Amino acid sequence: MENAFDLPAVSDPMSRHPKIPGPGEPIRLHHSLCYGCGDDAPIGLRLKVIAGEGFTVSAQMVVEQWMQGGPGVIHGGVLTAAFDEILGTAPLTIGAPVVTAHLEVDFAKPIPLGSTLHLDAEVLAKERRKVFVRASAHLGDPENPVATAHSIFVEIDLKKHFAAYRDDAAQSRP
Ligand SMILES: CCCCCCCC/C=C\CCCCCCCC(=O)SCCNC(=O)CCNC(=O)[C@H](O)C(C)(C)COP(=O)(O)OP(=O)(O)OC[C@H]1O[C@@H](n2cnc3c(N)ncnc32)[C@H](O)[C@@H]1OP(=O)(O)O
Repeated sequence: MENAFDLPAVSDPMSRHPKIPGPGEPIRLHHSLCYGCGDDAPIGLRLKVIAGEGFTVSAQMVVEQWMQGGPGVIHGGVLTAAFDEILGTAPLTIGAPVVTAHLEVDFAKPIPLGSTLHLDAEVLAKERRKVFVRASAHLGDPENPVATAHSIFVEIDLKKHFAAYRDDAAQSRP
């Protein structure tokens, strides 16, 4: 298993998927019970990911008290989950359903409770089934990121990949 973010010298051709919503429009939830975006998840981030230009997406998240690592700042795992969600949604702009294979996060500054986190992600390249995605987070000034992430997602056949687990999803409904 590889374990480093190593961009390919040349990307496979990529084009914006015709069914992806236009810039400023929300991208549909992939699963209503998803911890990252699901409206029906008992606990979760409920991120609304918005399509941008090209291969970009964005989202905003208010850092609530329950997200605390602390004291007074976001937990690194919560930030990583938010990155995972937005990074994993970006490949939909090229029509690729994916799962996370590799995710690196650099935490640059503490992120206070109560702040609004602006998350931006962009697909940089594709090589066979691997999709290389970068993201950053800021608190209102894009020139001053508080964290960045680099990731490799792997394209999957949605039906086959989750075939063995779908019944558990139904049973674990609250
Ligand atoms: C939560 C569910 C989300 C579902 C989303 C579906 C719909 C999408 C729509 C909307 C997205 C919304 C946003 C979602 C955000 C959250 C996403 C998550 O949190 S996903 C859960 C955590 N991740 C897993 O559970 C994967 C567990 N791992 C696996 O299932 C396999 O390892 C998998 C599929 C990643 C690869 O297995 P193989 O057998 O299919 O393929 P092989 O041949 O091993 O790898 C393919 C290529 O990828 C490289 N690769 C694999 N693992 C790598 C790694 N760790 N680092 C670097 N490269 C890796 C390999 O070297 C190979 O590359 P070469 O083409 O040969 O160059």
